[in-house]
Amino acid sequence: MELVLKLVEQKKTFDGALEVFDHESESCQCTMRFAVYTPPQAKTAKVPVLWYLSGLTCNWSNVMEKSGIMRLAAEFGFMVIAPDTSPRGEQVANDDAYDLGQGAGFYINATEAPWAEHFQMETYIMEELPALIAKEFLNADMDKQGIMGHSMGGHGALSLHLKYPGRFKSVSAFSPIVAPSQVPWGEKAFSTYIGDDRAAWKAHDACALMSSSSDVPILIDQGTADNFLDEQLRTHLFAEACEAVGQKAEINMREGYDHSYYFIATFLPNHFDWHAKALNA
Ligand SMILES: N[C@@H](CCC(=O)N[C@@H](CS)C(=O)NCC(=O)O)C(=O)O
Repeated sequence: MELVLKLVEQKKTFDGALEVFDHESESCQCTMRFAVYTPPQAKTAKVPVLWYLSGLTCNWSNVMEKSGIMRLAAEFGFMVIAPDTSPRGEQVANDDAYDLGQGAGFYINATEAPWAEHFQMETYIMEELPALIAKEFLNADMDKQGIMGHSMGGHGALSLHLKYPGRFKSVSAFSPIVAPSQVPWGEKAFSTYIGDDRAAWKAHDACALMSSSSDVPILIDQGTADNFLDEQLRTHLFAEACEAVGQKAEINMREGYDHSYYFIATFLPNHFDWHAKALNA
């Protein structure tokens, strides 16, 4: 039998299992690594699936090691999937800057050379990896998927939810980039990966994608002491976009909190409550 997933790490924790896998990705044309936390409830029943998309410079490990997410996942009975933030490897295009190339895939499909060959993160996250999870984790309830993310991963969670209505039953974000076409991180990534046509950028911009309201409410937590708030994140633009179309959203500005995992760890329990309302309904 062909071995699709190569187990690279396995730990029992909170009576469930953290497993890290490598696999050969067809969409990204390289080896991709991701982590799955399987909660104890999955031993006897199907469990909801919560996707966590990480921010710039991260891989699967940041959220698993720093946020306390596995304790919550065990308590709520959610399977958590933590994909990487980009393709990686010596043969994969890269840039010296932390906000471009490996570790900075922005959850879109690149069309420009030399990026397009491997940087196909939208297809990877929305098609390839879910199909793999459904096939290899029979206790994953793919009819009950939620998505959350941080910073660049918050952009991923919000924009993918809006691009694929109905896929995710619940959505939330920490410190998301809400309007990538209007801020330096997004302008740099989009011009590099998909070219200079700003009109095309809107298809990947949560604020621009917010053209009508959906019945899936959106939760955002944002620290007021986040160094990136004014220049890169600009949370108020998302509040305005929701307001304009009557989209239900809870946007919490958290006094004194910064961009770090100390902030995420503080409010992650609220996000689990939020997802549980929809995923356990
Ligand atoms: N100062 C950081 C900027 C990148 C950054 O803040 N990354 C955030 C996501 S946008 C993060 O979660 N970093 C990893 C961590 O805190 O564990 C660097 O240059 O590496």
